[in-house]
Amino acid sequence: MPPRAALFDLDGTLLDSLHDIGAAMNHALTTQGLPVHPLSDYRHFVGEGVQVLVSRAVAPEHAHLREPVLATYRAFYAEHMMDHTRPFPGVREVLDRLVGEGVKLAVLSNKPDASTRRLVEALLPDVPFGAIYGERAGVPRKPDPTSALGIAAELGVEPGDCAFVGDTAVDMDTARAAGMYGVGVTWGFRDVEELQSHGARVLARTADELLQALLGAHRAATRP
Ligand SMILES: O=C(O)COP(=O)(O)O
Repeated sequence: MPPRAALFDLDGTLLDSLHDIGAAMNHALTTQGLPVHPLSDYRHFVGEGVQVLVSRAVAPEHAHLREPVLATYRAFYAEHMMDHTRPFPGVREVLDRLVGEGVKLAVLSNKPDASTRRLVEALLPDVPFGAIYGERAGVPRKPDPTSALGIAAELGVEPGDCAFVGDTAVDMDTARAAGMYGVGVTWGFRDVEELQSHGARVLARTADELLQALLGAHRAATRP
């Protein structure tokens, strides 16, 4: 049986956004005379919200520059978030197929709420997401399950009937904390070991495998 709802992480799961995030942060670092990072380092910096991103990109000895770096990052990213960012191959087709199967869809990101909405609406237009949330003031971010549980309630689906699809430990921890079925995708920012050790119930290496995992084949096979 497919889940009645599928909640998706954004960065590294639906969208290949690493380049624009890294380029914006490197721009912000440069304006403060700080060293930049190779884009691949951002795989480990992204995932726990923009404050954590800045604290990882700016070394402790330069902590006093974190505020101006954050301000410059926000302004630059707002203008450049879609320069290179695109859905991963096959993602749109997976979403369309799930809709056809009657699965309700939602997005839950630790990215700021406004950027999350803008990106989803521009790059995955007309997908009938029942909820799209990023990090919001006063709401604990993933892996706290509050937002995921709130989305399930909003969609009118029990948490146990939801899949949570993501590419990081934070996403798999969120799935477990919310009592949802964690599906790890391996095309994102982290490796298979991280997803497995944080409780991924099934892994998807391709969009096709994700569809299979969600529509039941892998689910039946991997249920303990
Ligand atoms: O931008 C972030 O920190 C994380 O975003 P994600 O939750 O969509 O991976």
